[in-house]
Amino acid sequence: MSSYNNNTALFAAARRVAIFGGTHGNEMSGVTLANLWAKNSAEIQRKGVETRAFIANPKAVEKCIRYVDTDLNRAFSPENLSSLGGDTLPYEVQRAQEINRIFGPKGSPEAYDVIFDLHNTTSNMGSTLILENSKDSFNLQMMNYIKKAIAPASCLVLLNEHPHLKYSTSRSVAKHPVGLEVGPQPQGVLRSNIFQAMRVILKHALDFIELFNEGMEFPPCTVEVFRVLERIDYPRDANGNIIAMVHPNLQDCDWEPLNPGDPMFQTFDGQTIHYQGPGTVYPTFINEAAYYEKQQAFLTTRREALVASSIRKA
Ligand SMILES: CC(=O)N[C@@H](CC(=O)O)C(=O)O
Ligand SMILES: [Zn+2]
Repeated sequence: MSSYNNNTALFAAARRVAIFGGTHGNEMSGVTLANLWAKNSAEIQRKGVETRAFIANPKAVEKCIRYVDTDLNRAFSPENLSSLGGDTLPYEVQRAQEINRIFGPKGSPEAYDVIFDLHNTTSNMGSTLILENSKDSFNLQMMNYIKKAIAPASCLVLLNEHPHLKYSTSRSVAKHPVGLEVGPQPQGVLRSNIFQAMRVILKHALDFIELFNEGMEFPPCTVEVFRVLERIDYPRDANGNIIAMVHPNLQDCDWEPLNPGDPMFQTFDGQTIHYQGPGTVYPTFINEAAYYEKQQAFLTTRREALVASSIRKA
């Protein structure tokens, strides 16, 4: 990337694109779409782009579980990607190395241009695109394009560039990593509305890449994002056992403002635990099934408007 006219960012054409499904083996919309498109890729091909659909964790897909040994979507750290040990390593670490060889190496000029990583959540989040970098104007412009293309349906953007809460995702191997999280959908279940919402977003995302590669210039824009602030755990006793549930007033209210003093948890004997933070936050991933093991009841976020410079192909 370099500069033009002080403010137009130039990016190389995005010629190599991948769509990952089954980074988590029990998130069925992504698994199903990736399998479908691996068999017949006509729907995901665009002029001037090669798009490859790929099942990221086939062993977990086969068993319909999130992972076999360790969470693949946390496994792309420099330590894991460079660790020796071959087939003595946890399955997902071996798989991360393999994915890094095929689609990376992470951080190198040979890496894929864009990876879309398809996920489903048990939370009532609707369609959510996940970014890891607030400075990537290519991705921000893509978000702006998708939001406009699917209106009046909505699609929110979650920005995870938190110094401690950010994790090393499968998609992070690409130059422009894009997560797509759609819910609510139970683990191991396929819901037609969720499947369809995911499919439509991918269509617009690929259209954007085609237009970009054809030389279209995208003018500066602002994109509303929800920036990850804090992880909130369930209340627990001294032995680490959960002693309260997400409060009924908060359950299913992803992206709605949570104010200091609002109900947050309900104990088993009916007592309310209130949110005590300093100001209004926007909770998301509320009561996500996969996050019980991560000691996370929900994430708090803050609304921000990010500015994307104009972009065009170098
Ligand atoms: C429910 C779920 O798996 N969510 C994803 C979010 C992401 O892709 O960043 C994860 O925790 O890896
Ligand atoms: Zn997932």
